[in-house]
Amino acid sequence: MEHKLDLQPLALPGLELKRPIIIAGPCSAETEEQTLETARQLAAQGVKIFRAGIWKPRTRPGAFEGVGTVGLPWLKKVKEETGMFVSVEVANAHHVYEALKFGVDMLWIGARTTANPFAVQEVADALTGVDKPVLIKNPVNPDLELWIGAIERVNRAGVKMIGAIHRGFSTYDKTKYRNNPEWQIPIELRRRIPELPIITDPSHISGKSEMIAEISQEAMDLNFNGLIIESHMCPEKAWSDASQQVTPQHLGEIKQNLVVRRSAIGDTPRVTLDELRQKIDSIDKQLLETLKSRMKISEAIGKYKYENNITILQTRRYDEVMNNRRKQAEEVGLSPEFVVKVYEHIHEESINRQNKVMNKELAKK
Ligand SMILES: C=C(O[C@@H]1C=C(C(=O)O)C=C[C@H]1O)C(=O)O
Repeated sequence: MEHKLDLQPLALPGLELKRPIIIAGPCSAETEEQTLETARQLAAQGVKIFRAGIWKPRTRPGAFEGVGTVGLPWLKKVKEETGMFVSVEVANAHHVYEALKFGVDMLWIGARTTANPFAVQEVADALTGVDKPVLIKNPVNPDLELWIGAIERVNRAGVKMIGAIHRGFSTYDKTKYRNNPEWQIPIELRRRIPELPIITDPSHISGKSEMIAEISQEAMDLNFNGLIIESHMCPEKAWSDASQQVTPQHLGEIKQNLVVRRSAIGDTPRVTLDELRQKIDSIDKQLLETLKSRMKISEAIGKYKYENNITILQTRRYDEVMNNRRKQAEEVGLSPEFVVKVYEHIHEESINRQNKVMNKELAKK
């Protein structure tokens, strides 16, 4: 008894949601500062859609259950300051009303909610006629019909921009995943509802930051439409899901390394000059960020040298850096002469920075 769904492609005002759609942000909004700073860093990595949990369903009571409505104005600030679109999880009618009141652009229904048709119906009723994208996570148990049921309930409420989030499935057995991907289930969902976008959540599938790149690539190679990845400015200090969150910089690398292959065999590849130049722009941005991080360390070294009365120029260390970079250049296929030239300039600036630090410390006296 398949019902025809009435779906429209996902869209946000002024943003085409092309593959790969990347949604990133912390598991939970914890403080205004953590939310905004994480958002700024993600925006710098080219992320356009921000996620943050405001209401968190926890397995056991007593864990951090989200900041609640007070976090919604923080998301509004994220929008204003970074221009990113924002998304949150909703689990009941109250969440839906509050999120919409604060101008949230995209909503998602969590795995535990999807597992409960009463809860899904309540959320669907609250969403009646809403013209914003709504993403529906798979239920915690590997039940495709229950997943499709939730999609149908939301669609019957008049929501047309619907996407599915594949976040993996609970098992009692311990496996290398936090939630088993059971790829055959979203593949079957694609077969049953080909026009429904599927977004994979490698953070909840893996439970560990190290596995996210690999699972993201797998999702792309299955021609899924996007990824929702948990990213925190300081993952080890996160109040929830610390082990599965990546820094915005790490997220940028994952994004950069993702190979997005063509879906149709008959398509002619048409990489335009613009696309190649966009790639260069984004790599250059990362280069500059990396240089900035290196200079910050030089400054810390400058301060140490000031406090311990050590000269700025350290020839032995400079020699070691040059020799190692020359070798590493060859290993990665860059010309050693070129890399040496680059490092001469970097070293010069590193010395300048340390000089400035020393003069500043002296002036304090
Ligand atoms: C950063 C340092 O100071 C100087 C700058 C270096 C660099 O930027 O790599 C290396 C040696 C020093 O001449 C250091 O002592 O490590």
